[in-house]
Amino acid sequence: MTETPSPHVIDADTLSGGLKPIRQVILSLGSNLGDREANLQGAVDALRDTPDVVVVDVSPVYETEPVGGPDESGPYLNIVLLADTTLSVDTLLDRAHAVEQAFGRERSVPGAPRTLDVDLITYGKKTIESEELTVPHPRAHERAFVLAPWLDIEPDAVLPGVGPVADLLAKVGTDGVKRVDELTIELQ
Ligand SMILES: Nc1ncnc2c1ncn2[C@@H]1O[C@H](COP(=O)(O)OP(=O)(O)OP(=O)(O)O)[C@@H](O)[C@H]1O
Ligand SMILES: Nc1nc2c(c(=O)[nH]1)N=C(CO)CN2
Repeated sequence: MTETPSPHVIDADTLSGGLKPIRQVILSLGSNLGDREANLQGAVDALRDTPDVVVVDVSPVYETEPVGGPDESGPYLNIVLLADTTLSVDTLLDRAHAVEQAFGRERSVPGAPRTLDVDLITYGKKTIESEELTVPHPRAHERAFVLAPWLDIEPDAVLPGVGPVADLLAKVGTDGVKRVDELTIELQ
């Protein structure tokens, strides 16, 4: 005789499947090739349409001098997104890479001009070190193009394990980053 499982028994898988933690994440988006504004808007739309990702806020747009990369690199447009997600960090990174590829990103030399770059800055308060991923992003604390737009949407933000974003930006300064109020990325 086959046993029918009792509807009252909840096993560990059912429980963990039903209770995935919600993480608040910060993503940094940059573009310095092609129609930079359209690339950022398209990326925000694609991330917003991702199941289990809710984009909560989008920063103002900044035009920023390229940090590193070849001499011919042009200025970037940068924004920061605040999102809630139940995706694992690996799935979120895969999704970020898929969105980069959808916008024609080619991986060549580090820092090369790109139609779209999506970096994972924070994943809740977690610190993660693996072959594919370091979170918080290891260079976020020294990048005004991340810190300035982040501070605009979250004045009390803290980079986990490092310190308040306001203090980090005060240290780094805002040379080379300029808020462009004529450009906005919509959260439709
Ligand atoms: N926090 C992170 N966010 C995004 N990618 C990361 C992160 N940590 C590690 N990586 C890894 O870095 C690799 C290279 O990423 P990418 O080509 O976007 O670098 P980059 O944008 O040129 O430079 P940078 O890492 O300084 O922003 C990715 O394949 C990814 O696996
Ligand atoms: N201004 C600016 N410079 C960069 C950027 C970026 O988004 N903005 N991204 C880089 C690699 O992630 C390297 N340098």
